[in-house]
Amino acid sequence: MTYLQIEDLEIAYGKNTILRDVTLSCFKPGTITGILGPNGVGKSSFLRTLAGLAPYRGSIQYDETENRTLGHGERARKVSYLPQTLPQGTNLVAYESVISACRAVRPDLPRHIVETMTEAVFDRLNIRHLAFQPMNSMSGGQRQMIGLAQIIVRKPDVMLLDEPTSALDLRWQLGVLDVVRNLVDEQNGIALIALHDINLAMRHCDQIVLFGENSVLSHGVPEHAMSPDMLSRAYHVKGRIETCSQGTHFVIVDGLTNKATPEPITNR
Ligand SMILES: Nc1ncnc2c1ncn2[C@@H]1O[C@H](COP(=O)(O)OP(=O)(O)OP(=O)(O)O)[C@@H](O)[C@H]1O
Repeated sequence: MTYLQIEDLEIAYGKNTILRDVTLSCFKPGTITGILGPNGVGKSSFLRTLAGLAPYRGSIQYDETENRTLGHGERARKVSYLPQTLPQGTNLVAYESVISACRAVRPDLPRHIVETMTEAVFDRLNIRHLAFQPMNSMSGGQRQMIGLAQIIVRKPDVMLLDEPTSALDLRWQLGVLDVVRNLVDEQNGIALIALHDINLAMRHCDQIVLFGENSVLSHGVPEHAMSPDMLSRAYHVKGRIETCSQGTHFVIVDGLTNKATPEPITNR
C-alpha cells in the first residue's frame, strides 16, 4: 500500500513555469486517477516529475518520503513510469525485453522467478502470441502493449502511465484499463493515467485531475470534476455531461465555444 501526497508543487523548464500551486492528497490506495487537460498543459511533465525524472519545487511524498530523496533503486521498485513514446523497435524479442525490464529493477530475483513473472504478464495482457517477435517487426499498438508489459512485470505500487492506450484499438484499450484496474486492486496500489479520451477516463477512473493553464482546474470523481464549465475552460469547447442507460456518465461535445479556431499549441 502506498500513499502519494503532493503539496505546492511547481514544475518549470528554466524560467518557463509549467505548473504551480499543485496540492493534491486524493491519491488513495486502490484508485485510478485520470490526468486530463489540453495539449501542452503539463500532463507528461507532471508524470515525469512524479517518476523522479525532473526537478521540482514543493513536495511530492510517497509514504511520507520525499521523492527527491528516494534512491534510484528504491523508487524503481515502488514506482513504474510508462512514457508517451513507444518502446524502441530493437531486434530484441518481446519476451527478452520484458525479462530485462524486470531484472533492471529486481536483480536479486533468480532467472526462473523472473521468467515465471514474465509469462504471467504475457498471459494477463493476452499477448503470448507476441512473445518471440522482435520489437522492430511490431506495429505501434503491439509495441505499446510490450511497453506496458515492461512496466507491470515489476508489480509496482504506483503506476504512472502516459497515454498508455494512444496506439490501441477499442478492444485493447478496454483490455489495458481492465488490467490496470485488476493490478491496482490486487496491490492496493495507485495508478495515474494521462488520457486524451475523456470518456475513457469518465468510465474507468475513480477520479480525475483536470489541468488548465498552469495549475489544477478541478479534481474529484469524474462526474463532479468534469462539467460544461470545465470543458469550456480547459478545452474551449461546448459540452454536456450525460448519463447513459447503464448509469455511466459521459461527455458529449457540441462544438467550440466560439467560432475561433483553437489556440496554437506553443511553448509557454
Ligand atoms: N524538455 C523540455 N524542455 C522545455 N520545455 C518542455 C520540455 N518538455 C515539455 N516542455 C514544455 O512544457 C509544456 C508541457 O508539456 P507536456 O509535454 O508536459 O504537456 P502535455 O500536457 O503532456 O501535452 P500533450 O497532451 O500534447 O502530450 C509544453 O509547453 C512543452 O513545450
